[in-house]
Amino acid sequence: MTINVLIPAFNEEKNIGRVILALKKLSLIARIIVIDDGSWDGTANVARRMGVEVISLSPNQGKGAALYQGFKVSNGEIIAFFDADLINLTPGHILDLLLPVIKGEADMTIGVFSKGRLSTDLAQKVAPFLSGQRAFTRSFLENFFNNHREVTALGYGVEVALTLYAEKTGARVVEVPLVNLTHVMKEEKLGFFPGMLARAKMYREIVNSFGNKIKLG
Ligand SMILES: O=c1ccn([C@@H]2O[C@H](COP(=O)(O)OP(=O)(O)O)[C@@H](O)[C@H]2O)c(=O)[nH]1
Ligand SMILES: O=C(O)[C@@H](COP(=O)(O)O)O[C@H]1O[C@H](CO)[C@@H](O)[C@H](O)[C@H]1O
Repeated sequence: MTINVLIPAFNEEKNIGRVILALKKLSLIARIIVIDDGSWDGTANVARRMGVEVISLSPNQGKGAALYQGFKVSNGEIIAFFDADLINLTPGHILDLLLPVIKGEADMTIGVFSKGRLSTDLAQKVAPFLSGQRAFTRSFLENFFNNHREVTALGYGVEVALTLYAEKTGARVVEVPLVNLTHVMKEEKLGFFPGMLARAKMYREIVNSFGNKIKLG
């Protein structure tokens, strides 16, 4: 069973190395594909130096489009998404997320931060459907992108769209707790006010995705 991992990344030079390092420890992952989404920092260089595949998009296209571009070049029977800014990612987390799909028990898994940092745990406890850590059967993801290409314009709305699509199609979804995992928050990456602005943009894209609900299925 071939497994590919997609990492969408926008200006993540300080973070992406940690994530790639954890993924590279698992030989069952055939390909690690970084989608450098128009970064102006050294994200692509860090990824290339670590020996993984890099697709460079220009200009920045948003998370949904980045994941779709990565999916197009992938060939895994199982595809997983990991954000580039995770903190404390271990091979154990990666296996936990993949196992229900490998065992044929899930079409999609959703990784939920647990017992990491209160602020990021809380967000995912309230809204696990936002999580960027996921694994899928290829056929689930193929049907999603092929039948609903419009989701690639939804930016951060892509996870909500995936969750709504799974609901509508009766796909098997398993939530997997990822203990001690957290990520760098927008305000930490960008500073308080730019971080808040980026968060507002993200919420707008998420709300748009809910507005798109009727078309999915
Ligand atoms: O236009 C964008 C915005 C974000 N990302 C990536 O998508 C993931 C999740 O984004 P972010 O960390 O900003 O979201 P948060 O987890 O803070 O909500 C990260 O790997 C980002 O680098 C991307 O590829 N393109
Ligand atoms: O968990 C959440 O509420 C948001 C925001 O996280 P932070 O408040 O920046 O820790 O992050 C997630 O949501 C985005 C939209 O679904 C995803 O693209 C991110 O991968 C995910 O971390």
